[in-house]
Amino acid sequence: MEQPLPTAAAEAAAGGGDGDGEAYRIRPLELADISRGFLGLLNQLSPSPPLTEEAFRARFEELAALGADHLVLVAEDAATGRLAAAGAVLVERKFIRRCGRVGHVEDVVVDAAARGRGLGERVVRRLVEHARGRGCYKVILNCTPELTGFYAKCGFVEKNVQMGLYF
Ligand SMILES: CC(=O)SCCNC(=O)CCNC(=O)[C@H](O)C(C)(C)COP(=O)(O)OP(=O)(O)OC[C@H]1O[C@@H](n2cnc3c(N)ncnc32)[C@H](O)[C@@H]1OP(=O)(O)O
Repeated sequence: MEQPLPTAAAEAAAGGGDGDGEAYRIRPLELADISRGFLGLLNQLSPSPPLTEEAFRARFEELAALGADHLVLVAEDAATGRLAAAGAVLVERKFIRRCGRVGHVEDVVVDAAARGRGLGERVVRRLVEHARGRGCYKVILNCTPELTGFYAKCGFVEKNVQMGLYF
C-alpha cells in the first residue's frame, strides 16, 4: 500500500495541502510519483541515467526514515495528475547556535512547460516554511549566478560563496 513520506503530516501542519481548487497541488512526494513523471522532472535539473523502480523505492524509504528532517515536495497538475515541479529541504542539526538547525534547499525544478507562472517560487516558499516550522534559524542553498534573481524573489539574499570538491 502506498504511503507518502511520513513528513506529510508535519508538512501539512506547517501550511501544506493547498489543493483548494488550484491548478497545481503541492504535496509531499509519494512512491507512486515514479509513474507521474518525477524522474523526468529531475532529469531537467541534472540529466542522469535511468533509475529502476527498485532503486527509487529504496531511496524513498531511506529518506522516509529521516522523518520531517527531509522533505521532498512535488506540485501535481490537478488536470493531468502529472508532476510539474519538485524541490527538497533537509534539516541539519548543529552543535553551534545552541544546537541550532539549518535548512538546506536542494533540487528545485519546474517542468519547462510550466515555468514562469510562479510555481517555482511557491515550492521554494513552502520548503522554507517547512524549515522554519522545524525550528531552523536560517535556510541556505547553492545556485548558479543566473538564478540569484529567482531566489531573491523567494526572499533569499546573497551571502558568502559556494565551494565544492567533486569525486
Ligand atoms: C537550489 C537549487 O535547486 S538550484 C537549481 C534550480 N533549478 C534549475 O535551475 C532547473 C531549471 N529551472 C527551473 O526549473 C525553473 O526555471 C526555476 C525553478 C529556476 C524557476 O521556476 P519558475 O516556476 O519558472 O519561476 P517562478 O515563475 O516561480 O518565478 C518567480 C519569480 O522569479 C523570477 N525568475 C524566475 N527565474 C528567474 C531567473 N532565472 N532569473 C531571474 N528571475 C527569475 C520570475 O520572473 C518571477 O518574478 P516575478 O514575480 O517578478 O514575475
